[in-house]
Amino acid sequence: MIEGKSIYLRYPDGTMALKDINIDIKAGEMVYITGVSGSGKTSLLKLLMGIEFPTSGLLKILGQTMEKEEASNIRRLRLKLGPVFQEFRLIKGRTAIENVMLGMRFLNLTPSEIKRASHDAMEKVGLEHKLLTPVENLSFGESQRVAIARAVARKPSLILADEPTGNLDVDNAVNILELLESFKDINTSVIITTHATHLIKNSNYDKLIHINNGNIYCESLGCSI
Ligand SMILES: Nc1ncnc2c1ncn2[C@@H]1O[C@H](COP(=O)(O)OP(=O)(O)OP(=O)(O)O)[C@@H](O)[C@H]1O
Repeated sequence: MIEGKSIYLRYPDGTMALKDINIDIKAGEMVYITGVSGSGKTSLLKLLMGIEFPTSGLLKILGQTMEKEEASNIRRLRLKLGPVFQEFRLIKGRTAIENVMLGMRFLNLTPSEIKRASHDAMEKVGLEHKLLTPVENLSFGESQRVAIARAVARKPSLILADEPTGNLDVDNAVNILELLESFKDINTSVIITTHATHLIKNSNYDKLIHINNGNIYCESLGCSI
């Protein structure tokens, strides 16, 4: 599903955010990317979302080479991705269910299919009682769940969540991680970044990628976290 060889990412100001990254993530894997603040977790996720491109090296997602020249193909690939952004990116002035439905507007689905899938996703995240609530009236944790519903309603091949536990108390954070983990199946991989390694000690992940200063320095089940 994801194949990365010797990837470097340098931002325009010269910051070398990722160095010699090698990754191999298979369909259906549950993967955590950990590391302290500033280590490069979001940068790696941005590469996987097609928001940034490797400065050098090779990255392929579902067979698609991730490079600037492939922009139109990458736009099509994005329809198969379910991103959950750190800052949620919900549209204010719209209800929770409208936000989920808007996330599906570029998929080739009928309005009633979109409605059905959005309802199902809101039910899965436990928010069927907040469908018509404007998103600005939701709590932080509820907003987080709507952002997850929007990502999973699309039935993506890859769910990518950036620090989904940020600012949540421990109980809610563990609930969110368990919720995200529950979407893993044979066709869907789930990749989550977090600096809160204490929250994932009991998690059932397949891979743990630990980043330090832009380098992967530990990748496996045996990683000590
Ligand atoms: N757009 C940018 N331009 C220049 N440097 C950047 C940019 N975005 C991130 N960086 C730098 O790249 C490095 C990695 O940042 P990144 O956001 O990937 O870290 P992170 O591990 O996700 O951190 P956090 O846990 O705080 O979100 C940091 O030194 C950061 O300052």
